[in-house]
Amino acid sequence: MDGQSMQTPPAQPRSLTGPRRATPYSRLTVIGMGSWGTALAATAARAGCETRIWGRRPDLARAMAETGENPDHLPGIKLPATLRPTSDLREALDGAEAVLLVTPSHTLRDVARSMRDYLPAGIPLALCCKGIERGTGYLLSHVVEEELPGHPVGALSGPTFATETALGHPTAATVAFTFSHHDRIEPEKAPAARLALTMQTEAFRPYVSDDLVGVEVGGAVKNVIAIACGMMTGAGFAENTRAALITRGMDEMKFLAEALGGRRETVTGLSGAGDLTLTCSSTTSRNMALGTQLGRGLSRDECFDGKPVVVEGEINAISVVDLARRLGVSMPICEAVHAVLHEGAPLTATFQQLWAAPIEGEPRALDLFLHPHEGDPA
Ligand SMILES: NC(=O)C1=CN([C@@H]2O[C@H](COP(=O)(O)OP(=O)(O)OC[C@H]3O[C@@H](n4cnc5c(N)ncnc54)[C@H](OP(=O)(O)O)[C@@H]3O)[C@@H](O)[C@H]2O)C=CC1
Ligand SMILES: O=C(CO)COP(=O)(O)O
Repeated sequence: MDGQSMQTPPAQPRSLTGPRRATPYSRLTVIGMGSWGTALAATAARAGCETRIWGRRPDLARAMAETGENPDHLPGIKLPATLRPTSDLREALDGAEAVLLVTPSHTLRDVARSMRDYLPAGIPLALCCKGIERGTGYLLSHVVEEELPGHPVGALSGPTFATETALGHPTAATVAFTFSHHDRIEPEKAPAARLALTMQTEAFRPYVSDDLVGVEVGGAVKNVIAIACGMMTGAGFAENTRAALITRGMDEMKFLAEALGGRRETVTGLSGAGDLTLTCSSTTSRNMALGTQLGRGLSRDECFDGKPVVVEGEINAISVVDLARRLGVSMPICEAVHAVLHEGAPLTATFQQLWAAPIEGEPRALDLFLHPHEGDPA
């Protein structure tokens, strides 16, 4: 790997070039044959890693093997010939040195449980889905640790539209695993470093972080904020408003990350600010697209022409808001999205109320401005 982490404190050197270069994994398995799983599998295969991809439908695995494309989720994009698709979980996991988990977040617990019998202990698992579990409020890493104990668990996350990554457009992401004592002594052997190198191509740049919590919270919250941005854009609000939502949304992300033990600077990195910017800027994002359609007045059933589409922020509005309330963290934008999506609140009025809410934090600055000598010794 040729760079230091963008998201780790500069005091801890993590350059893994030269004699301390990490060894990439030679066999990787991707669990999930949707667009992102396919794009990541293609990336690993292009990087020279022997890569298998598992999907639950034999017909799709067969079609991929025969055509060299994923006709359902990434039609028209040629995949590396070395990529091996299968719907047999045992075959997929046999001999894997590391595994990427890329199914929708609400299916993760079941999928992880189904892998138990086929995975020897110690194989690193990296979450590439984004969310917080509904009901428990667990970060997805905790869900996986419960279902598959005895494995290092991390995440790969960032501003990464699947189609662009699969087409080879320059893309950067963060690979985060909590560093053990040993990882700090020999960082080149740490799963984060090895996985980052496994995935690195001329186009795909993975950066290493040890703040798994910060990375996971960024991925879960940005989807809810993207729905908010879409709602306001669809309802006719303008660019100033969207920029304000992105910035204040990033604060909500920061507060939740810190409450869970994550770091502020992670939220300003690729997996936080980077992903938030991407997702809140374009209706290529399914979350932004859902919000936009609802903002224009479509009913939920009419969105995406009635087709089923994975919109993580929709369920995660519930889990994020629930978790924030339990932790006493104020997340008014996520609350507004939750109210519109799940409590039948009127969209425009809800966002107008958000705008009219008392400004927290700033009044103190205003006080200091109006009464600059208050509290000063006489
Ligand atoms: N697409 C993107 O640009 C990015 C997506 N992500 C994240 O990746 C995750 C996966 O999304 P993505 O690849 O886009 O999804 P897609 O919409 O492209 O595909 C959904 C995938 O999930 C599978 N699936 C649905 N239900 C189940 C289930 N019960 N058990 C197992 N598999 C199931 C589908 O299988 P089938 O085909 O059989 O229906 C399909 O493979 C999400 O968390 C998303 O936020 C992260 C970064 C970028
Ligand atoms: O997470 C993504 C990009 O980083 C994909 O966003 P959507 O799920 O909103 O399409």
